[in-house]
Amino acid sequence: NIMANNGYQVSQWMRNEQQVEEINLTGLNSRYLPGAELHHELLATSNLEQAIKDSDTIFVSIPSKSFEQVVERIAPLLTADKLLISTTKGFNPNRFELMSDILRRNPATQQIGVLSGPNLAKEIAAGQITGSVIASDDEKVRSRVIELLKSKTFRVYENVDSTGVELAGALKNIYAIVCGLAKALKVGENTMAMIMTRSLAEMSRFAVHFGANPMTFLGLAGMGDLIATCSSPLSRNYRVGFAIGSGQSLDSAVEEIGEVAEGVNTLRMVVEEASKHQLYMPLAVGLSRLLFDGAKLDTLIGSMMTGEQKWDVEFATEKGTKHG
Ligand SMILES: NC(=O)c1ccc[n+]([C@@H]2O[C@H](COP(=O)([O-])OP(=O)(O)OC[C@H]3O[C@@H](n4cnc5c(N)ncnc54)[C@H](O)[C@@H]3O)[C@@H](O)[C@H]2O)c1
Ligand SMILES: O=P(O)(O)OC[C@H](O)CO
Repeated sequence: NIMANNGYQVSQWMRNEQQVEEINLTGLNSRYLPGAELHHELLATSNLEQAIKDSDTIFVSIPSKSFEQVVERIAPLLTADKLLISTTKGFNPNRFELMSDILRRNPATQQIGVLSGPNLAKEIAAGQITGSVIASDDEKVRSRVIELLKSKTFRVYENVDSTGVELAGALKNIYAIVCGLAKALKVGENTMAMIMTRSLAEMSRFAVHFGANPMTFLGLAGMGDLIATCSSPLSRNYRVGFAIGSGQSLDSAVEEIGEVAEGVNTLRMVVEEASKHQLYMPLAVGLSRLLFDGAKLDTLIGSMMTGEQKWDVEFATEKGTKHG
């Protein structure tokens, strides 16, 4: 919608014919963005071939569990001049890899970027001032995305640390669940601040191990998105945590939200990888025990008080990822 407002011809591919019709006839997407008026140059279509053929820049915004399947469908339609941008914040549930790894497997184009940041969709649609980060090692990709998306209310910053930006966007969903849980338990602000800061340390420790720049975590895609998602009931991940903290089961919380909460799959993948690589992640491991192994709620937040880690910001120093 921002791109259409900027005067670009935009095709939005979707499977549901009724939704295509609704958007094209009324300018509304009542299922996902009720109340937001869409620009008339935004053309919804169920014809994937046409949407790809007509576009020089393709934003892939599909939940992570279907991302690979959709990219396999578009791969034969791609050409070397097309840019591919992921806005998805999660891991492939089939194997430990990021969305940009899936994009890179296409044989036609390696002009790839990742867009991430504190970007709650409903706030963007409502015109709230918002910042985001385009990460790519390709300058052409970064400048094209900035040109397409910059507006009076949407500002795009650049980063070359694609791994860090993408990992930050995926990992923070785990900690949004933890924060939703903590909020439901009515913890104080000291506790919330401690949870969020230790979350940032934990995310960074994991990401630095996989090649990210720790400084990325001080930016919009790191700290920025962590603050937004850990504080807002607009976040589906936060809402999952809040519902569980209020006594609901994981399944009923996810079902009630009816939209993707990426943090649940991300948690499974990350805890498994952290164990393989001996990375110390007490909050993620505690949440995993709570959600998947029936552990008690109070042990999760309490785990911060008994952990072996004693350094404040060890992930960004020469102490590296060593335990305290
Ligand atoms: N909503 C936000 O505020 C927001 C902001 C930034 C990033 N993201 C990320 O974007 C990704 C998608 O989230 P969302 O908010 O759009 O989720 P959503 O649950 O609101 O919507 C998902 C959409 O994808 C469609 N879809 C699912 N599987 C598909 C398939 N195989 N083929 C075609 N379409 C399919 C669904 O029909 C639905 O329209 C997630 O990784 C999320 O973390 C979301
Ligand atoms: O609704 P969530 O929890 O998927 O969060 C949406 C965005 O990632 C916020 O930046």
